[in-house]
Amino acid sequence: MAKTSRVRVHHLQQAKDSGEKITMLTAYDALVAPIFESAGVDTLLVGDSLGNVVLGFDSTIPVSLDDMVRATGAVSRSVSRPLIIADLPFGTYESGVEAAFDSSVALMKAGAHAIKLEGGVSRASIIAGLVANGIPVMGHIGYTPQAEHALGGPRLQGRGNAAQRLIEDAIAVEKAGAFGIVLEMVPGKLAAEVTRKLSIPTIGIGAGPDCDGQVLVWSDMAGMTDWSPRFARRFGEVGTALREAASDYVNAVVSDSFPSAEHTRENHE
Ligand SMILES: Nc1nc(=O)c2c([nH]1)NC[C@@H]1CN(c3ccc(C(=O)N[C@@H](CCC(=O)O)C(=O)O)cc3)CN21
Ligand SMILES: CC(C)C(=O)C(=O)O
Ligand SMILES: [Mg+2]
Repeated sequence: MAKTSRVRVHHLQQAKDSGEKITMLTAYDALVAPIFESAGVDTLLVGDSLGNVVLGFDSTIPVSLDDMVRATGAVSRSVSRPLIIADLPFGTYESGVEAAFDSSVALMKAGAHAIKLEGGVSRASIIAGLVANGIPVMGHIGYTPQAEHALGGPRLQGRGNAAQRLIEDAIAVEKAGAFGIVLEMVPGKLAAEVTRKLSIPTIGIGAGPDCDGQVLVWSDMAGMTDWSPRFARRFGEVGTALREAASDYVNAVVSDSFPSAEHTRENHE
């Protein structure tokens, strides 16, 4: 039988407590998620970055709860070991615990083991309300893409005087009962300080090496697109490999070299 989410979430805490790094990648479908499972990724994030990465929007703001439910179901049906965390999309949780609970239930019924939502002090009561109702919650502070217009676009957060506020956000998320927290685009030293101050694991993206774990958007990790954020390393050039495969296919069809005899059956076989 599958492990319960409580046990799975507990494993992240154990990893922090034993100094073992936590690995997380985004996944949005049943094609890619099993590849990451077999690579040994601990945690799959069905991120609302699906808006940019697979739906063709230029931000996460247009992503709907239905979009997230469909993607979460696909990931959930295709893997068994990783912890599956799904983002609550913009507009589906901020108005109060009731809205947040209903949205979280939809994601949990689709197969998520936990949900993630953006914001610190301002979202603490919503996090606490979800946790009280049995929903494991991961926080997300620093650069929070759903607030891109309020924050003035993607830029490093917590610089100078804002460092103290970011620490307060992190503590509020932990006190509200979150089991972990994403730190996005935060100076490395500040992320290290937050990681020391918190008991729960921190997962960094653009937040330096001293977080308890790391997350990347999978297409950035794999080098699927020409552009990737400065904080990402391209661990492959999968976009180029895929283009070359498709181009070989096109050439083979137009030159009549595919399908060949081995791919062709005759009715007198
Ligand atoms: N492909 C992708 N990767 C991500 O990491 C990601 C998404 N999409 N979509 C949702 C959010 C938005 N994020 C973003 C979006 C833009 C930048 C960006 O334009 N960064 C610039 C400059 C940042 C700076 O001032 O350091 C860069 O050149 O990396 C970074 C993170 C992170 N998330
Ligand atoms: C970048 C990660 C943390 C995220 O929230 C997403 O992929 O939506
Ligand atoms: Mg997100």
